[in-house]
Amino acid sequence: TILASSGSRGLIRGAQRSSAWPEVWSLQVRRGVCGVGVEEGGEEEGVMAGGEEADGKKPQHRAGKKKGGPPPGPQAEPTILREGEADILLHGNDVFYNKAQIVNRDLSIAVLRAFAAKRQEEHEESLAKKASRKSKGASAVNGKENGGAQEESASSAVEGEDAKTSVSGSEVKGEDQGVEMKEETSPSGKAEEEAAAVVAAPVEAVLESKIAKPLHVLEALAASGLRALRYAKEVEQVGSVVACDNDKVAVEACERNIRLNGKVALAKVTANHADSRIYMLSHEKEFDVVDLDPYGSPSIFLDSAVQSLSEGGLLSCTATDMAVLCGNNGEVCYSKYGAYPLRGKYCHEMALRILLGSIEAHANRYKRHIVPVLSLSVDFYVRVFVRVYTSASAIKESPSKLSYVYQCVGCDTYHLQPVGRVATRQGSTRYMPGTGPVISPDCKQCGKHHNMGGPIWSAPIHDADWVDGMLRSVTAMKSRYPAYNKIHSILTGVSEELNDVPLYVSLHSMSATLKCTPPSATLFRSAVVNAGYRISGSHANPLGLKTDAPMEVLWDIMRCWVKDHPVKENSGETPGKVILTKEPEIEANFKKVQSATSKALASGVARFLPNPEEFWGPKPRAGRHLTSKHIASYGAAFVNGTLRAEGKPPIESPAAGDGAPDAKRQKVDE
Ligand SMILES: C[S@@+](CC[C@H](N)C(=O)[O-])C[C@H]1O[C@@H](n2cnc3c(N)ncnc32)[C@H](O)[C@@H]1O
Ligand SMILES: [Zn+2]
Repeated sequence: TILASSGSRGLIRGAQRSSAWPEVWSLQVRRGVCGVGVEEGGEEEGVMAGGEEADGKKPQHRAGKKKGGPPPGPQAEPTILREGEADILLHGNDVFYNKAQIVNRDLSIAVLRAFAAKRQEEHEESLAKKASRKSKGASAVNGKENGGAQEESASSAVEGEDAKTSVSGSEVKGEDQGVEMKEETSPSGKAEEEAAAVVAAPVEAVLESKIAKPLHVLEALAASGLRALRYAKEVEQVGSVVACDNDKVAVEACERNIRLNGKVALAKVTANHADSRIYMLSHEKEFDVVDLDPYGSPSIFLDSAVQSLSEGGLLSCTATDMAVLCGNNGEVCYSKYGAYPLRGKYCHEMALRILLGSIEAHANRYKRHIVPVLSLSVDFYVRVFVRVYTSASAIKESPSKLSYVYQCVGCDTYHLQPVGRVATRQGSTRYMPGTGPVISPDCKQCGKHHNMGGPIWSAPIHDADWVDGMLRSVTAMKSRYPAYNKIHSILTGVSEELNDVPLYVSLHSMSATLKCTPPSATLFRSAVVNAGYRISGSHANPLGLKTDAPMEVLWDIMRCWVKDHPVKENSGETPGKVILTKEPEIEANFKKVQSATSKALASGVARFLPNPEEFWGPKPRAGRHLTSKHIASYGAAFVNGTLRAEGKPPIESPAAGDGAPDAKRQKVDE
């Protein structure tokens, strides 16, 4: 008891201490609210008057209309920013509003809409099942009644007589089946009662029950509540949203934004000041959707998040600590996610798979498991959407969905080593550890040794039906997504990916190893298809190629390419030279085939869009002290803009040129 209470007190104190928004910012918030206020009345009324609730109209941009009180300073001039259908108060160079995250929020809305549609489908299926069970049950009961009468009249003469019992026996069996099914899905018999209620209820009630329950959403790290407001206003199936933050100033800003957004927001969104970990733990299996969008790593929130989701609930999770996930600090990644990253060209997809593996591990502790629906690497972060289910038997399959990765230090050739395996023979299933090692200690291609990374999630990372449905829905609702072009291109890239092939190779990297001019992607892809394998692009990297062809085949294709496009002789035993000394075992056929080309590319649909602005990326944690080193990460324009907003002198760039990346960062970016 002592340990538990002091632990939570520690967290709460930590939460209070971490209310680290600069004083100047919170003053701006207050002044800003006054600035938005209209005519008479306190600041709250002012905001209400600007919102939908007061007059049923859209909020007006009333910045600077305030009467009386100190005039807002040049940076304190508040504006109302609209994103999608939500409005928030914005104060100059706002520390927590990040335009680059519009894509993240738009994608989340698209997934939420798909989730709501799916829940409705599932609800209808379950109603249909219940109804059919009910009617089967009813006919069995009728049968039993009839049979019972027969039995009574036939008395004990029927007993033991196979032919005769078959009549009453089948009726009894029918009843048994009913009982069995009842137990499978509803130990308490509740499902039957519900089905009975549906049959017995008046028409209105039946119709009502055909609509799935509204979604109960938790935005666990809500800041000013923009995302929560968008969920509430833009997804009609959302019934309620709790916008939680441990920063008091953020919660106050969120409360103002709720009022600013009028009726719907007031009815659906609640701002909540708490450490979300404690909040989630005290609301076990309550939320249909939990959204985690932290600064940096979500690792400390995963354990409580997987527990607070209802059955089949949706966890939406961002991680922006890409340097950690992509291998800059392998040990840090291991401590946070329980997996080693590798610095391969596929590092962005590996980051996604490390995060998925980590969520699965947390879920498994509570007899739960994940089913990924969409997993994205976008700009400077990864974002995964997974459903969480409870099943003691399904978690036995978890080890077979995870793999270690062996990667050659000389030529980047990689192989996956499954952690576990599942064997089904004669109808019985066995779960066993993986067998291996799948490779010899030295690389078969270049002779160098391997590094081992992982374990990563090596099962599919998207649900193809969801992705297709989302693409259709997003296209149909184009005008409702401010970042439509970008999210459409991302989903298009995802829709073309080979979903059963983990990670990807880079043609440029393979060519760099051999020191040859790379073949065009179309030629290389054609050679792979002509060799009898599948190949696709990757949404995570414009140069990435996902294929089920073994690495030996890919190197053979490159060997054949070099035969026709010889490289200059170079001295020394480089991995490339060793690879080229071996004769290819297949003869590559570079004849162009149509199926090797991306359909989107062929029809002119964009799969990758450039970023719209310089320094498009994560923002520093609110209240963080900015120094010259941040220029390398965020750019001088952003850093000095923020400092000017805080009335502080700008910092001189440490490197040559504005925002020049440091050597370490450059390596990751490469
Ligand atoms: C990146 S911001 C969230 C941005 C927001 N989701 C959006 O889309 O605009 C992260 C927020 O998490 C909050 N936070 C950090 N640790 C927390 C904790 N343990 N409990 C609740 N909130 C926390 C911070 O105060 C910050 O406001
Ligand atoms: Zn090698």
